[in-house]
Amino acid sequence: MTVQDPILRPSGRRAVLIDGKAAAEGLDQAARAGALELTQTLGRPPCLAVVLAGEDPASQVYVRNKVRRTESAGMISVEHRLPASVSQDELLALIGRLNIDPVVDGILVQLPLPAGLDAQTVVQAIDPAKDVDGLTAASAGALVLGAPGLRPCTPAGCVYLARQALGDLTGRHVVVIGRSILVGKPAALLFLDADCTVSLAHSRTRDLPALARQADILIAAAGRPGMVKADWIRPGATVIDVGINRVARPDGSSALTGDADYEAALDIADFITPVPGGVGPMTIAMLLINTVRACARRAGLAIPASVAGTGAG
Ligand SMILES: Nc1nc(=O)c2c([nH]1)NC[C@@H]1CN(c3ccc(C(=O)N[C@@H](CCC(=O)O)C(=O)O)cc3)C=[N+]21
Ligand SMILES: [Mg+2]
Repeated sequence: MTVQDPILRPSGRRAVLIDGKAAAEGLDQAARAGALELTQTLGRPPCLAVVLAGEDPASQVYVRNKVRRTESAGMISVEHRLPASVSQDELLALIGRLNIDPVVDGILVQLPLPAGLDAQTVVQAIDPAKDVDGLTAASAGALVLGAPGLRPCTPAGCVYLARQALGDLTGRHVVVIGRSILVGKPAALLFLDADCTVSLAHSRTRDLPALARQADILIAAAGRPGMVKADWIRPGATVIDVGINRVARPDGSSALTGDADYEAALDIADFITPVPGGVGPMTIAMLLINTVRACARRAGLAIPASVAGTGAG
């Protein structure tokens, strides 16, 4: 069974898979068109700086994918690799240099940082104009205020996929499970901005299954494999699974799995994002879109039309 195959339910209805990989490829093309336009106007391509401290293997894979996709979208990618032993001051000094480098449009500090480094301090040192992760206080404040700004990539990808499945989201009840700074909290605000009614749930929420069952759109972003069971899902709901959990298989290999019990959900939900191939690829697509937006804004140019409507704020 491939992720593209529609799956027949016992009832005969089909649970439709939301193809995040295809959506991300479309966004990558939009970013590419925007990057080309800016390159012609500015005489240089948009540029993303990625900072990777330490040797975490998963982070290295993600960063490699970011670099590859940035370059294939016609943008420049500069990778800064630092040893896990790098000091906070050295890291802050690098951010300072990237902040004042006129040809750097976006700065991404890969998280988590090695032990001993304070992620909040480092992230908050990024110039908000270059904050393509949307994690600085200025970006978060703009999101709360509904002001223009760079929006966090994973939540922006969730809204994009929900729109792709359902069209207009006005009035839908979105239940977000997970209140992280990176995903849950900004996702709640972005869906609110899309005129949804939002419940922001977490590990201390009372009767979480009952609340989840009220969702038209269920965002599973707790980082717990298989947490969202069949009886948490309202028949006909849309499930957006943000979980990317690497779990051991009996044979010793590992598999990626989401926060939802995917097989069970297929028989209940109307739409669901697979893992892999759902939200994950959208995160990188939105990073490219944000890099184009940041480049245009910094240069005082209009956001290229190709990326203006992509819902990234
Ligand atoms: N400053 C910062 N910003 C981030 O956005 C950020 C970060 N740090 N640290 C780590 C997390 C994780 N993350 C992912 C991006 C793409 C996939 C992705 O493309 N996943 C593929 C599968 C990849 C695989 O096979 O491992 C998929 O779901 O289909 C996953 C995870 C971004 N993160
Ligand atoms: Mg918790």
